[in-house]
Amino acid sequence: MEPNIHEFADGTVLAEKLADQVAHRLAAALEAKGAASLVVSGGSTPKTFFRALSGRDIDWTKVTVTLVDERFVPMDHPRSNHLLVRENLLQDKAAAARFIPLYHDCPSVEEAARKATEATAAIAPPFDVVILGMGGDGHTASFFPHGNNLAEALEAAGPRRVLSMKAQDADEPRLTFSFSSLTDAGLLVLHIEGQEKKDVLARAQEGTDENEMPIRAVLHRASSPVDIYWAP
Ligand SMILES: O=C1O[C@H](COP(=O)(O)O)[C@@H](O)[C@H](O)[C@H]1O
Repeated sequence: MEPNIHEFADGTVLAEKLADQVAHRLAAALEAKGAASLVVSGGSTPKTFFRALSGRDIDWTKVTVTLVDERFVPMDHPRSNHLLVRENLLQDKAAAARFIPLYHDCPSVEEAARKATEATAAIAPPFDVVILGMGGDGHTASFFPHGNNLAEALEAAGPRRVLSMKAQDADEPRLTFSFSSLTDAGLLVLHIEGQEKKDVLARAQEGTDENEMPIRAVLHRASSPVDIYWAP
């Protein structure tokens, strides 16, 4: 299935349009089931989108928010994805949402992954909305090139769970939802910005080695259609 590409003049326009689309999908899930789930990425790209979404008028009290992936750092650490979400998304109207963290204060990242799996198991699958990002090395979620648990994380029919991930190019150990947990979402978005990432995406689309560029797994074999949102 070819991804659908949506291009915008700049990051602000993209943030508004993506916030509209996500709010619309969450509202539809609320209408149909009385509950909705939103699973977001961290990093530097989503901040403007988070701020736009936080003001959208939906019943946030029935929305569960969690992370696609997390750095194994406490929630007040500057590199924490939880901190980014707390300061930018869980504000304004979205402050009423329920947030489930992936990080747990455990002696090992492996134990934290088991706890995160337990803590998120109550979210009914499939997730309603998943927003992925992508690094310049072709990682998405914490599916890092040559990561120690990459094969397990990318299993097409693997269990829905959170795994630990260690990789040379990740600054710290990571926690990540598995490929199978993320890629059957009701709305599956890849949000990237800048020419450099567009070039990385083009390179990923041309090749097949998922160990080299794990984003290829999403582009080539996600069960849901992938909507790519891009701005310069
Ligand atoms: O480390 C991470 O990086 C990716 C991409 O982040 P960006 O800073 O290049 O936007 C992100 O999607 C992921 O959630 C995060 O943990």
